[in-house]
Amino acid sequence: MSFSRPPRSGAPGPAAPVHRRPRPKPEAEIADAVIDALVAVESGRAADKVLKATFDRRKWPPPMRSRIARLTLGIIRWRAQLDWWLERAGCRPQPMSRFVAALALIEGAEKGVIRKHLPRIPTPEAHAMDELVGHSLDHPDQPTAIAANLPDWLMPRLAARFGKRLLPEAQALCAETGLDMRANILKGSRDGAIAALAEDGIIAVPTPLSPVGLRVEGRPAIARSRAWRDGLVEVQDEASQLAALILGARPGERVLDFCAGAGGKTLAIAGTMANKGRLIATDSDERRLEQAVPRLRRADVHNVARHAIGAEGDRWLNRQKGAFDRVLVDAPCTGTGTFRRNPDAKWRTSPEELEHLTALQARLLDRAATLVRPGGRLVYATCSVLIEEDDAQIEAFLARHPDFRVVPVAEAWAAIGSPRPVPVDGPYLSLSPALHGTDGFFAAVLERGAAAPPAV
Ligand SMILES: C[S@@+](CC[C@H](N)C(=O)[O-])C[C@H]1O[C@@H](n2cnc3c(N)ncnc32)[C@H](O)[C@@H]1O
Repeated sequence: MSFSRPPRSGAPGPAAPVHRRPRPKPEAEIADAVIDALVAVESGRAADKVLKATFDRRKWPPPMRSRIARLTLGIIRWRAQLDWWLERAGCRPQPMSRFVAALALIEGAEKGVIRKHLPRIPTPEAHAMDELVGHSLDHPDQPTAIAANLPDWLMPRLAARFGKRLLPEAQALCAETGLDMRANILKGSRDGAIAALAEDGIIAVPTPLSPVGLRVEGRPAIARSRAWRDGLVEVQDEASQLAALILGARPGERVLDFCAGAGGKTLAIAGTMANKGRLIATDSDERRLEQAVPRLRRADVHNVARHAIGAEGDRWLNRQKGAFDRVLVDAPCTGTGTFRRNPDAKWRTSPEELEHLTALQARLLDRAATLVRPGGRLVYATCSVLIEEDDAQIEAFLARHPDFRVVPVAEAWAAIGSPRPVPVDGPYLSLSPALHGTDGFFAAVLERGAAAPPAV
């Protein structure tokens, strides 16, 4: 016997029975979401944007959401090793077969678990599953570029930077990582930020090198915490914090953040200036500069003016010659130091892009040099570990600008107020994930010679 509501007056008679398709199991929904996301990333879209769109389309329960993100990013992160295993099993690497390989090799899933995710698994993937279950990602026959999950063309360049440490460094560049934040000293202390985060169940610990850094495990929803909404914290890797702090901007100075983007380092610099003095944030991308506005407001920063500049020339800039005590050039780069956070970027960068970027970096440095007052400082930073974008760029700059000298990082380090001694040996702040637990990062501090006294 069935109980149905009587039809309302004027309504048509009993509705025909609705045959709803049974809702797919959560495992199958995860498989669909991950495979769709991988297809979108393969078509050239950025992984973080693809995942955001996936999560905007549907409110997944948090554990499903985090598994979709981890699997999608994991497959991109360890793609070279997954493909190596698939090819060995005679299966063409593509989103579905990579998904199967990831369940087996990354998650250690048994066949029954894989079949729950893919109830109608096609024959080639089923064969690959049979071959791969019980193995793990690493295998002694894998060439270095495969074991490191990096494109071939990058390997000699990374070898030039890391020498004997190539494999551990390359693997650390591609590993999963937690999340760093910076406490906003304009609004409180680092301890206060840790306590505020704890109210929302987010356990943060101080970072070792940055005096204002916080580190959390995993990827908690920081933007939902009171600490973030009230501007007590900003998401920023420890290495980026150090690059902003080593500029040594002081209250009352005139400071330029030349490639300010959405203002990550501008915010950190404003903190060291205690909101006093003039901090100008410029970028050729007006839209990115615009994204700094809510961040500046949330952080209670009052001393920043924004200025979008033409890609190569700008009349406003031409009037600023020698006008700044300090200039930061956080240059556009390959981002090889941030592959931990943006694993899809490593498959997109190319030797042609590197060539284009090194030329742009040199032009930006030359431009920025004219804006520093005699005796003032210029900090050049990249989130790259490639010598072409880092040390070699500075050496070429010094050859073109003999009026600048390198301030050894050991001397500039005091500006940071770090509880630790300078963590590098050379003249530059050259950080790596394996040695320092930060993103791969480079910063050089340069000082313009004081003007010659007037001839008498
Ligand atoms: C590494 S990002 C900056 C990140 C930013 N400083 C932060 O901490 O969030 C490099 C920036 O350089 C900008 N850029 C690229 N070409 C430029 C140019 N010719 N002049 C000024 N900025 C440029 C890009 O738009 C990008 O925002």
